[in-house]
Amino acid sequence: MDFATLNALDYDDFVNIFGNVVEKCPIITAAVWSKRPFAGLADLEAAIHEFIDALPESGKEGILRCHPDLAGRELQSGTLTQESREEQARAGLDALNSAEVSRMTRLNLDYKARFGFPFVICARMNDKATILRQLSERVQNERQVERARGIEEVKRICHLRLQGLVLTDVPNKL
Ligand SMILES: NC(=O)N[C@H]1NC(=O)NC1=O
Repeated sequence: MDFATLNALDYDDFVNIFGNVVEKCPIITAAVWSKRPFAGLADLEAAIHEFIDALPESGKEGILRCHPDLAGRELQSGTLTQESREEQARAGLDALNSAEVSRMTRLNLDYKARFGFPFVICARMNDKATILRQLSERVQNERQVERARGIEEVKRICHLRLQGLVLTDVPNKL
């Protein structure tokens, strides 16, 4: 999609197409619509970052809490968003054996019990081995370090989702 088209979208279409660049947080997309026109992808991304960075710490934790667990219940029940399903599959998380699922479930639970938000990592930049390693290492961090780390990963996920929507000719949701 070229940026002239993107900048001409009304907010319904804009949110319809870009509403899940941050998982289950269409409010972010709806807010940055007011910042049009965007000069390009980096400019749109910067507007999203500015919104996220201006949130109080509770808001950042809220964004993390909108993310499904990796290899969790929603993957098993087929209720993930399309984006998340594709990302988790890309990292091989839909093909774990039962021992790996148990390990991931245990680590996810420990992480959530410690921080009160789920472990978030850009699945497309990792595989099951690096995800399991990161999960067991990051659970030892301080809460504010981990909150910031989770938000960095949200931005990575968002970057790849935006690229997928803007830089390809895949038919969009219009
Ligand atoms: N928990 C978590 O990291 N979830 C996500 N990561 C990713 O790449 N897609 C997601 O939904």
